[in-house]
Amino acid sequence: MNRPVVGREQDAAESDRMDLKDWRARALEFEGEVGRAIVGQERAIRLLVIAVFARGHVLLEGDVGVGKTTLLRAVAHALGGSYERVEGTIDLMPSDMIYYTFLNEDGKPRVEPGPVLRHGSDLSVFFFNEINRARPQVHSLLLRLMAERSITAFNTEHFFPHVLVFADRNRIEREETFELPAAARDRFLMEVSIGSPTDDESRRALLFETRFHDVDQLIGALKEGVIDYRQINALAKIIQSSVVVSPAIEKYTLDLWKAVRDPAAANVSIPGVDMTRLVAGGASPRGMSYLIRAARVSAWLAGREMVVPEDIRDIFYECMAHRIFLSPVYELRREELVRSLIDQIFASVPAP
Ligand SMILES: Nc1ncnc2c1ncn2[C@@H]1O[C@H](COP(=O)(O)OP(=O)(O)OP(=O)(O)O)[C@@H](O)[C@H]1O
Repeated sequence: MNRPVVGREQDAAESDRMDLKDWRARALEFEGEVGRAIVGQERAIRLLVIAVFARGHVLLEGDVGVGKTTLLRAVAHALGGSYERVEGTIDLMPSDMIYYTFLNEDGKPRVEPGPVLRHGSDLSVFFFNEINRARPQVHSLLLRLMAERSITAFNTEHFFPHVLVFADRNRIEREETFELPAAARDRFLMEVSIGSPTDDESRRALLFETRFHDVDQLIGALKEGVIDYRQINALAKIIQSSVVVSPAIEKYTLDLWKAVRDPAAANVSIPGVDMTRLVAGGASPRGMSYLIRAARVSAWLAGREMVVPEDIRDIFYECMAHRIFLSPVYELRREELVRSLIDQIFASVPAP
């Protein structure tokens, strides 16, 4: 089979062209390199790799000190682009993301680019920590950055074609927080949970292997630019147009979608739950199309040229859970109920 070829985004030199199989080998090398810095997070790393090649932004969920920053710095390093981290605080203003002012040594006011503008179009990983501590005005700026990969500043439109936004929501200290609006949440491809490793060997390594105690050294030891971040947009398009979704998988996905929107009509039940009231909304068309985008990448990473039901099921929870709205009465049991809902849907919707 003659596979499509991909060159650099701007300079498609013949020598740089590779087919999808070679790209897959590089993607797996990229995954392996990130895995050298992070222990016990194989699934989270795979999901992030899927997001990178699906060009989707990611919400991160997890405690403090579980390696989120290390993981994202490793991703940026292995992609070769720039990394930036911003802390969400209640007094953070949108302008703080764009520029900062100070007096120079001569006492004259100076304006310098802030975290978003500083790296120009090289920005590849933008980590917004505790995003729900920032005000809605900041969320809107982020929404624009995510949706259009551009912002307007100083009367100029700045483009960030390679940027992926990763945002962490602080779920524990909820006071003084602003929940992300649904429109912003829906623009994230997936929400990935990062936990503490549970196996003894990973825990032992984290505590006693000194390389895990110095993040700069840990990241510096990784191979830089295993995959060129400037080539991924073009590659992502080729993956999407090459990996096949059969009519049977199309029907399966549509049936799953129907069941999420109206579980009662699909005969899905959870003991003690009124299925006619459980789901209040969500599961947008954007969300479902992101799911398919991610499933195609998942199939490609597994060495297949077509999507199988497992590709859909494997990433369904991470792609859909953050965009399913429950009735307020069920919201407190959200995690448990959304998991059961998805499990029950898989059990009742026949797979091809
Ligand atoms: N799974 C892990 N693999 C590798 N290193 C880890 C892991 N979990 C924690 N660490 C180590 O713990 C320290 C803290 O990690 P890091 O700063 O990345 O966490 P974080 O989740 O971003 O924390 P915070 O939310 O407080 O910023 C680092 O030295 C890091 O190397």
